[in-house]
Amino acid sequence: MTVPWVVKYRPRTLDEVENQEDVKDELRGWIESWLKGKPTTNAVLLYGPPGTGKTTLALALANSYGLELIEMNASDSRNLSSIRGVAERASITGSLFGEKGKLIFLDEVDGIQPKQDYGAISAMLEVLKNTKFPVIMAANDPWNPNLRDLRNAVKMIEVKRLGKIALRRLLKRICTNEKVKCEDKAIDALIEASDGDARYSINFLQSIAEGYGEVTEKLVSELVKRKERELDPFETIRNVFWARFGWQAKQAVSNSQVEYDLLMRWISENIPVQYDSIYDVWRAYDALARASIFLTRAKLSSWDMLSYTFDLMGPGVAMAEIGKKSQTWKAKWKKYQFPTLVQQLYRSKKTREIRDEIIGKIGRKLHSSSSKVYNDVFPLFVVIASADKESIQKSLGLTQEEIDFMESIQGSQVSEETRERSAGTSRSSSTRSSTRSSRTRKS
Ligand SMILES: Nc1ncnc2c1ncn2[C@@H]1O[C@H](COP(=O)(O)OP(=O)(O)OP(=O)(O)O)[C@@H](O)[C@H]1O
Repeated sequence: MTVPWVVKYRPRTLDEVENQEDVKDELRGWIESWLKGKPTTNAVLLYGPPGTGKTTLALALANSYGLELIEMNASDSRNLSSIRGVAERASITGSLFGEKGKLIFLDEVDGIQPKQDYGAISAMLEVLKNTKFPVIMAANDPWNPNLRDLRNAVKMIEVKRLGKIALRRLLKRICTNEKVKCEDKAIDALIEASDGDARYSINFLQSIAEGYGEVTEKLVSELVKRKERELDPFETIRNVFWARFGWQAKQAVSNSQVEYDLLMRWISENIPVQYDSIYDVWRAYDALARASIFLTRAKLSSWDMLSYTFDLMGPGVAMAEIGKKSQTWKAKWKKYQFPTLVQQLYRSKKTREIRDEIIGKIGRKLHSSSSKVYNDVFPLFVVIASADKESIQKSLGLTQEEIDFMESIQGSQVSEETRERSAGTSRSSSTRSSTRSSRTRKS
């Protein structure tokens, strides 16, 4: 069986890795800080499009520094014990194979589904906190709100698409080694189609070379399908806001790797960042609110409606800027923001969980609904609990965490929570309708 060229020509050391000079420098600095016993950070997260060398960089880093790579695909073995097991295995094998240093590699961390893979993210955070070895992780899309704690616990390093010069060098080297006749224009066409993905271009090179004995421009243009490119959230919203024509904005939202509901939040957050005129902002939110209505309809009744959602959240938002009609219009560069609503809700998730647990306990004693307890009883309990702590704690059977929570909140903080709650429902019309739609779906 022939060895796949992506494996045969995978760089073994950092020096052999094409491009990615900044990434290599960052990795060298980080691993050397570990070797000196003063790690700058326990873990790094390499993120970027597929086939750009994240896995290769982890392997090359281990080889270049003589480290043993303890590898695991985070989205395969999705549970707490197997993730913990990696760290444990790393320390156990130390005694079996001597003093060789180790590098723990967790691939595809964005494949973890917090609901199904319960506890996986907290297990990873635990590993990151207590690890005795450097941890390197890889992901294509690290912007999922569920990965927020993980992002905060690591150093994020972006791995960009490979440049044309580097890809050309790589493909030509393979052709020379394999003694395959390869037209220069064929290589250019392969590079064009692969959009910076080395794996894609090498695999196609091999399949044409093995199937036809040579690689010509004609064969490439006949056989290679242009790679469907998925856009990350920042690229998606930039392409929407910078679109001059409706079809460009529609393409951006259709090819986005971000899930529809979340993409609406990204757009919603960044409309006032991009547009200066209040009228443009108003028109854009109007389009987004309508997109949200169609998305709910699509999910509840017919997926055909999804096309209208794309029309409204892509072209609808993009064409809200009246200035685009002018010949002299130029796209304005803006620093886009991560959706704050998602951040806020995530940050207050734990607090809300504890509060709801206490409310549930009070509700069971009083035979009242959670909303009644939340609105009418809970604020009083906070006040009473500070006066008659022990008996209330005893009668409700509060845990230590809940006792700490009750002690930590005073009247002012309760109202702050209430404000936060109402902030979650009084944002833009679009967000309001998308929150409403998700509630409708749940029910
Ligand atoms: N910078 C590079 N220099 C040389 N070869 C590369 C480079 N990047 C990728 N390759 C080639 O492409 C193949 C695939 O790369 P790799 O598996 O590292 O990509 P990845 O970014 O981890 O992809 P994914 O996100 O899909 O896991 C490698 O086996 C190697 O042959």
